[in-house]
Amino acid sequence: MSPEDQALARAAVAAMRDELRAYPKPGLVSPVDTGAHDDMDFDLMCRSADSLLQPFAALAAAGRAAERFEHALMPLGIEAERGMLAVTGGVNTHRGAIFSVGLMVAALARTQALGLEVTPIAVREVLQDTWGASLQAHATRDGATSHGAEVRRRTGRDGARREAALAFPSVFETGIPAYRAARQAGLDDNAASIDTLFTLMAAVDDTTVLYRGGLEAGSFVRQAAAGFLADGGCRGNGWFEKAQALHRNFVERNLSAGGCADLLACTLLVSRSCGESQPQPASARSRLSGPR
Ligand SMILES: CC(C)(COP(=O)(O)OP(=O)(O)OC[C@H]1O[C@@H](n2cnc3c(N)ncnc32)[C@H](O)[C@@H]1O)[C@@H](O)C(=O)NCCC(=O)NCCS
Ligand SMILES: Nc1ncnc2c1ncn2[C@@H]1O[C@H](COP(=O)(O)OP(=O)(O)OP(=O)(O)O)[C@@H](O)[C@H]1O
Repeated sequence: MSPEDQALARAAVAAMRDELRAYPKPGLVSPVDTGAHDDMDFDLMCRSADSLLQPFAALAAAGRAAERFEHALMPLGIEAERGMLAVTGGVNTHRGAIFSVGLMVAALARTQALGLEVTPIAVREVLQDTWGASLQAHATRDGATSHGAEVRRRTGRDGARREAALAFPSVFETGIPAYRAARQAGLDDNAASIDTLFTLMAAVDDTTVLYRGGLEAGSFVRQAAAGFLADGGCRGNGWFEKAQALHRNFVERNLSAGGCADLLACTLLVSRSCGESQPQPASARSRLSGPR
């Protein structure tokens, strides 16, 4: 594995750790609490993210060489899942993230290998051109026992595999523009990440929500997120307290949008790899961020 592969793997784990650190995220695990999850906490999720360093480097190498999805990327993803489950004692801390962030790592590596300028448009086109057909086939494969497959049978809604088959519209058309706009408005990294998470939650059919609470929970999450954004999102006065109140509400309802958290990590990884997130001056940080 090349130093470039290792650098991409480090960037991917850093993006996942930044997603984990962001607060307040409705119902999700953070350094402050475990949200609507009783089987995992921040430390376990950090160990889980760190276990992905080597697997992500292997995925970068495979992506760089444009190896095939079924014969290389998917077995590496399954191997990464196995390692993650060994670290967590069988808890699904990062199955969705391994899939979505893993594919971003492969696409970023391939974009570099082709000598293209690394932009969101280029990364998405490379993903589509290199693995689009295989990802479409993966989306229609019968996932017999998975939560996603059960949700599809019960509600007709699709999750991570459909998102990948469409080359991640939620990342490229929703997450990245939202994160870019938030940073340009002067929000610090935490506030911009939370704003982006709410933007994703308002738009995405998240199978972790649908699995726990069905279509009614799906509508509740989307409406709650849209309401927060209509109120100014993280640019509005008192945003931190409002997001915290929603966090408590989600915990009471036992809901959390784990898929949107994965898509936020993908957004952070691609945005930073494309040089889109420069640190803000301290004055802007203290003005726009809520208490941590
Ligand atoms: C993609 C996998 C994880 C899908 O499992 P499943 O059918 O249960 O799909 P499901 O939609 O429920 O998603 C599982 C996870 O994805 C995330 N998720 C949920 N909804 C969404 C969504 N709309 N968009 C993106 N991610 C989502 C959540 O974290 C969830 O826990 C699995 O089928 C798989 O292919 N694993 C092998 C690993 C692999 O191939 N990796 C590719 C190389 S990187
Ligand atoms: N900060 C986070 N907190 C919780 N989940 C997250 C976080 N970041 C990412 N996730 C994603 O959420 C998924 C776990 O969600 P969840 O626990 O709801 O799913 P599950 O284990 O499949 O179902 P359930 O817990 O309802 O039985 C993981 O695959 C992971 O990728």
